Amino acid sequence: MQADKIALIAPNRDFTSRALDLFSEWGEKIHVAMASKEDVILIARQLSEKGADALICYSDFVKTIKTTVNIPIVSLGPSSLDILRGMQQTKEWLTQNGKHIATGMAVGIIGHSIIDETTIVGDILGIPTRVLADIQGTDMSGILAIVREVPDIISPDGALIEFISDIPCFSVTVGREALLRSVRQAQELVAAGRREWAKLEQIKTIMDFTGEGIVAVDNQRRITYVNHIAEKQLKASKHQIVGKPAATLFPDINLDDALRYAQTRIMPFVDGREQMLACRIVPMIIGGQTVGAVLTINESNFPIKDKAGKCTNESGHKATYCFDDFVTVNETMKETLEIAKSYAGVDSTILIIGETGTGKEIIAQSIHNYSRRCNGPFVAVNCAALPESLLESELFGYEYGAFTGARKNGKKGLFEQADQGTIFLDEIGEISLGMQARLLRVIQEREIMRIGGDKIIPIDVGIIAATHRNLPELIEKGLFRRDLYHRLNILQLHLLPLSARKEDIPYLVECIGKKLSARLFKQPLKFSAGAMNVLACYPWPGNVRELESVIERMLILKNGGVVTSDDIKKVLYCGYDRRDNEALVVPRGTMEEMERAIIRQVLKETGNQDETAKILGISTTTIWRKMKVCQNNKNNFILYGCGKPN
Ligand SMILES: Nc1ncnc2c1ncn2[C@@H]1O[C@H](COP(=O)(O)OP(=O)(O)OP(=O)(O)O)[C@@H](O)[C@H]1O
Repeated sequence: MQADKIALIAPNRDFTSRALDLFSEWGEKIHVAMASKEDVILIARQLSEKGADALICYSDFVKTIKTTVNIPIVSLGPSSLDILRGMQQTKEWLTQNGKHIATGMAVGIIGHSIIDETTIVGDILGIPTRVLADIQGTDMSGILAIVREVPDIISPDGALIEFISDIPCFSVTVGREALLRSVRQAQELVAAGRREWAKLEQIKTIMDFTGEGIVAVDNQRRITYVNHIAEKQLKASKHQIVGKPAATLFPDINLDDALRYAQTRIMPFVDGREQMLACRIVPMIIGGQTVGAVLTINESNFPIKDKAGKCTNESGHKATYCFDDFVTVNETMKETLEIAKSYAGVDSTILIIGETGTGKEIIAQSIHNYSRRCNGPFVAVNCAALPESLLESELFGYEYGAFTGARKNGKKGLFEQADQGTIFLDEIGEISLGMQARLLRVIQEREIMRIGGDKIIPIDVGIIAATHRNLPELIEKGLFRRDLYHRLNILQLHLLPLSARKEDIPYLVECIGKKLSARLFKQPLKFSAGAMNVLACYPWPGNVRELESVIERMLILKNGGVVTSDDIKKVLYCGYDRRDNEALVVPRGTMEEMERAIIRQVLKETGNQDETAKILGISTTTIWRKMKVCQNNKNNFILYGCGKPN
């Protein structure tokens, strides 16, 4: 093993030669350097640069050099035994010289490092003591002035003795025990440092061989470490990266949130090669304090959206949206997003209320991606899209033989598939009272039983429910269970309709326009002030989804250029653009009947549920829901070739 390189900084010649004698007696190879108060910094720096592993330094100098060198420093001062020896010597001198300890006479003490213990030892030996000065920071002439002013006998520490020749002085010097102890202490520190270093090297090697990029930042958001993979991903070397503010390398990543909420989160960012990477941020918490964060960067983990914007991970149960995807400048919605972020930190059930197309699913996915469950599945279930019996088997799964047509090996339900992740129960207001009772039990107990099974299966899932319905009203009508409502409604989020946040429209037009023009390979559009005005005056019953479909149609129709107010009016108020010449005939009736008539007519024209939804700016689920009311007359529905929503 490599020999320890320990150096001692001695305060004077006498101490230097004594230390050298003792070290040679003990067979210790310790370098001794002499330093004064004036040159101690220089000497310490030189010793460190020459490769010293640790310094033993006279206690009065330690404070001065502590910030100068980056190696362990052991403070050396007189031990209690040394003080006892010094005071015993003083007592003997007093006796030999016939000096009786008269009233008012005292042994003066100088030197801050020995004051406390000398006073105690004086008390034990019956020698009155008086503290004359704490010489830290006092220059020599000042000290001598103090010394001369007062006592008969002085017991200063070693550093002073050569300056006071006319007063009896007894030096409390560092004895062999204290010196030996300091050497052992320094050797232990060097050994512990070596062990730490070996461990650190081991960890660094492991980190360099993992498949992920790893970056550590301190709580000032400065980069303190990067591994090899991260160097490659960021196309920069350690030396270029370490010490830099994280924001220069990750401008799109919001470290503040991760550090503020002390939560793990996952965010996408684009690296130097224009490749989408997933960055997982884990806060480092020591003793309850967030001291920094570790960022792991992964090329394969993040779900990639295909051209249609759909998620393409193997199970399909993955959330792609983050809070940054939710476009809004509205103050209330911004507050709602902050509240949603704080909800992501807890495991309680969340209820999102908002009209169709207001972004309930974006928020649900963002909460999942912001929560500790972000690496687990995100399973979205549209409760309105399935008939009750199918919904039950989809949610809870079934065992072999549970019903005719059941798979041989049974089937895992969506709750089981969402284990360790989040289940999003969309359109919760649409489920039957029977299903409500089953759901209530799952939410309360966090366990399920498959249909036809007898085994209780515990599940660890976060539950987010959403509805556009007024649940208290449904409760009054006996259509929704009050107890389920209270279970779901622990944390509530309310999304404003687009008509109540019109200031968002220009931003949404810009963001959605950019996204769609890239996806559809179309020229970006400009909207004239008049067109913007028409958009602002429209009531947007289908909210952002409807706005999206208007922008998409404009992109296809115009393919670049300026969209005028007439273009918008045509799309918004004159029926759907593909069949401009056909008038839309709506029979007079209640609002609901007229809505159904419109849906039927467009379905008839398109023969396609997706296209109908797009034209009308509503979701396929909304079509399903609105038409479900007249399900008794099945012909109404089947006539137009409309199946269940996707
Ligand atoms: N604030 C927003 N910023 C950007 N896009 C949005 C926003 N709100 C909604 N959208 C877009 O509108 C569409 C509908 O959003 P989403 O599915 O989240 O709404 P929803 O409230 O769940 O609708 P529904 O109740 O009909 O299922 C999506 O394509 C989404 O990307």
